Amino acid sequence: MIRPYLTLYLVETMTILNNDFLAATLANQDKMAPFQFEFPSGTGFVEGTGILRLEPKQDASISLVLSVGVHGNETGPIELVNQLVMSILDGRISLSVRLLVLIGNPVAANKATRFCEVNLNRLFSGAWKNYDGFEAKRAQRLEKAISDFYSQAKEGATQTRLHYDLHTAIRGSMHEKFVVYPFVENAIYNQQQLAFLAASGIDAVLLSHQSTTTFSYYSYATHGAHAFTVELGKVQPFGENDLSNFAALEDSLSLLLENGVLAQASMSEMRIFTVLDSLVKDDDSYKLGIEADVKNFTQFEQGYRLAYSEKSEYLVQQTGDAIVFPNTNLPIGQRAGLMVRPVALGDLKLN
Ligand SMILES: O=C(O)CCC(=O)N[C@@H](CCC(=O)O)C(=O)O
Ligand SMILES: [Zn+2]
Repeated sequence: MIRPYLTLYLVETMTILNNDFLAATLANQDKMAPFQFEFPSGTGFVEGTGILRLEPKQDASISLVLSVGVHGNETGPIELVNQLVMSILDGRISLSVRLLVLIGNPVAANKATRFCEVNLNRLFSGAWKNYDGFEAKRAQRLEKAISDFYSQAKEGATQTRLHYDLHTAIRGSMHEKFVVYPFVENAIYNQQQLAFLAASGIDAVLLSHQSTTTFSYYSYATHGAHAFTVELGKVQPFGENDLSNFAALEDSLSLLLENGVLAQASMSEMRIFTVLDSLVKDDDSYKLGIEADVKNFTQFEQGYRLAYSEKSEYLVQQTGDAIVFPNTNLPIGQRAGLMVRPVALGDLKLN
């Protein structure tokens, strides 16, 4: 008998303390009971740990996913998006798009580690089925959150699906902010999205050469979203991020959240790279022929022995080819880096 009243009570009184969704998520990393609440421009739904859906009062034609903390130690984007959420909840931003905020791996965030058991950003598009444990369940839950979100959009109006999966990188970078554009079979890239990324302070774009099991590829391939992995600089612990580094992205996201408008800027300064190869760790003896402080996008001479193991070696194909995401601290079979080559913007097919 009491249950309906209890439910009503929860719906009416539960809020996110101080509008701080990050603090609420980290304090409830194992379980956050779902609840609903009102904010000045709409209705919010906490759907589970680190899963927050905000529906504006007005009809919206954009469904935007902002995911952060898929790697627990990549805290800068988590803090940035938490601030945007605070601004929406306290009324400084009046929301005009549908918004799903995902804090990907709160358990790893609390431990200040990239992941606990398995790299969450290798488990999407059903790859979680091959694993047990916390991250496998989390990938499944995050996929469901995105599927539900995109399918809950009002029927009738044409919906634009967006997903920006925000990260920071382990190493420094010759191009501080860059995106991974998921593999697009017809190699035709979206001009409006690229101009939005340029306006958001993105310096470079990597055009993926194959399908992957990353979060952004999942949203692109399964839901037809414009989806990107967005790298915003170097990893820092909570509290040590200079959020002014993200000012351009903050401005363009604020404009998108408030007015449903994708800021546009010239792409002429943006560097474009095509991915040539994935370096794959094939043995315990696998090594990269670079120092620990070599930055992303460092270029090499043709023939340079960039990776080697008892089973294989990788020689640089052409002078100017560069490495991104070099890392051998991972299991055999996983990506130890991407080899990329600059391409002229004018050579891209855009629509
Ligand atoms: O700095 C690094 O080595 C890794 C940074 C990072 O987490 N990058 C993403 C890229 C995902 C993609 O390729 O779309 C990752 O490795 O998961
Ligand atoms: Zn990451």
